[in-house]
Amino acid sequence: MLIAFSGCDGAGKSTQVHAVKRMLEERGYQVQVLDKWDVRDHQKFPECRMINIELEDLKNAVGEMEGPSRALFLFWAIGITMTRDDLDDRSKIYLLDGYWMKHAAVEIEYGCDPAWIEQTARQFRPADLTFYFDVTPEVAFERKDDFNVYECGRDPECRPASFLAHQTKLRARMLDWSDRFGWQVVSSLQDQAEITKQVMAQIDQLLASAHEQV
Ligand SMILES: Cc1cn([C@H]2C[C@H](O)[C@@H](COP(=O)(O)O)O2)c(=O)[nH]c1=O
Repeated sequence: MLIAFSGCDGAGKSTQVHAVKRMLEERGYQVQVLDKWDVRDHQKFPECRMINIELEDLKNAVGEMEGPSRALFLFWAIGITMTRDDLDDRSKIYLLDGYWMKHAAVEIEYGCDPAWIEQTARQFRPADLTFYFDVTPEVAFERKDDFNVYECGRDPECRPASFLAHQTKLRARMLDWSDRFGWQVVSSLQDQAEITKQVMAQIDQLLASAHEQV
């Protein structure tokens, strides 16, 4: 079972992934988090051993990529992280931290052809359930301590207005896609525990219907 957690920068995706993982494990499920940045784990992904830098450094370098190169890099990394585990194993729950959604939206904003991006994203295995954590750019702005060029519409000065403008465009696309692709929109403007409760209620429904099918 694959569950995707998507959202704009500062939406709290990773926080929810970890809270949900803990809850499911407490109930005895086998849970694994898949994250594109794990390509730095050379034990799990020996074929990625040429990537040998600190995570922060890697993110900055990827942020500097031009043209379609960043989309290709990120899709490559996401693709690799889907190859190591048996995703058909129904006894396991895979939580996809981020997956392809926000990256697809970002790369369209940064100039990639939307049709190419959507077509490429379709190569990834569909998740059984996708959450979109919705946050206003203003709240995301308040939550974050620092901003990088990548999150600010590539404004080298990382001005607050650039962050807000860029994140507003991303949010509009993510909401549109949520509607088109049937993602579960969860307001990220609530208490973290309340968000986890809503997410778990949806996961419970999915687990119940999967159980009925067995
Ligand atoms: C994809 C990417 C993310 N980032 C930043 C944005 C987020 O603050 C953080 C985590 O990104 P992620 O949610 O896309 O994994 O890394 C970059 O700085 N450069 C990049 O190329």
